[in-house]
Amino acid sequence: MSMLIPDPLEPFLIFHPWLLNLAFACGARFREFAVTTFFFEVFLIEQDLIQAPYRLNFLGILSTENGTPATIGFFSKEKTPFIAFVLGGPGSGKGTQCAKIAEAFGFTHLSAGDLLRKEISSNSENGAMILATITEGKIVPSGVTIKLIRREMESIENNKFLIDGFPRSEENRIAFERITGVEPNIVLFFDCPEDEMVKRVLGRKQGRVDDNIDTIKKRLKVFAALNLPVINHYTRRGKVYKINAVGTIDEVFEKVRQVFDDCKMIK
Ligand SMILES: Nc1ncnc2c1ncn2[C@@H]1O[C@H](COP(=O)(O)OP(=O)(O)O)[C@@H](O)[C@H]1O
Ligand SMILES: O=c1ccn([C@@H]2O[C@H](COP(=O)(O)OP(=O)(O)O)[C@@H](O)[C@H]2O)c(=O)[nH]1
Repeated sequence: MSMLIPDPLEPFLIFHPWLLNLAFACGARFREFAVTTFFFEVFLIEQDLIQAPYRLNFLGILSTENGTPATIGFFSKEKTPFIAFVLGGPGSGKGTQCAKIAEAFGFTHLSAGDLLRKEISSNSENGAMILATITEGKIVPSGVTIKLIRREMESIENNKFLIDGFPRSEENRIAFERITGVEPNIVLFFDCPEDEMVKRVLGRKQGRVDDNIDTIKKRLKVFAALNLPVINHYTRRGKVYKINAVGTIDEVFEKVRQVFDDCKMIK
């Protein structure tokens, strides 16, 4: 579970941006201090020891020598990949469409849910916590999911990724952007009525612990409360392609295909 930073530290976190900028302005010795605290911050995020409001204060802060904002980023400028986040409620068809996009357009499909389920079956240290979270339809701590996504992205040569089912909350989104230093190029949003999603999930029959009516109801609530704000954020940034997910798999894919055909940024 996340832990709040104790209250006495709050003023420091709020003034941390100022401190870091001051440190950069003061010269090389202070820069070392700034960089060290920056990586300490990455560690805190990865361990899920600080929560979003604190991250917002604690982050968004560093300036590089030429004045551009610095990020923790793990991609070099030449190797920054094309990233499409694929979002939509449970059963809206994200995974099904991602498989088709990957085949047609040469993307690597990373399903956050599949990565988490793999962690459960590999008996990793977080397995029990992930299983309990998924069974309750809740969201796994950002640090855990991002570590898995990052590991896959670093180990795969491709520079075109579909990230399916992530970010599921504003906290997920902010942590991902700060840790990787990149935003998605586009966001696909599969818009599907709730009754259709329920029907599809109940018909999925893959033996998933969360594909039962009680957990589905919880997942739909979590989607509306936490995932829609992410979609709204990227809509404001002009990145969302909203696809009506009703229709046959092929009919939906025709709409998806158009988005990718028209997307000049994909090399
Ligand atoms: N357009 C569609 N029409 C009917 N069933 C679909 C459609 N797209 C996907 N499905 C089925 O619905 C279920 C959920 O789809 P899936 O791709 O796993 O959704 P998600 O990844 O969004 O949870 C699967 O059994 C899938 O075969
Ligand atoms: O970034 C993620 C992706 C998935 N999950 C968990 O994994 C479950 C299944 O997610 P998936 O994307 O596989 O399926 P969907 O609910 O979209 O059908 C979710 O309900 C969450 O509990 C999570 O916590 N973080």
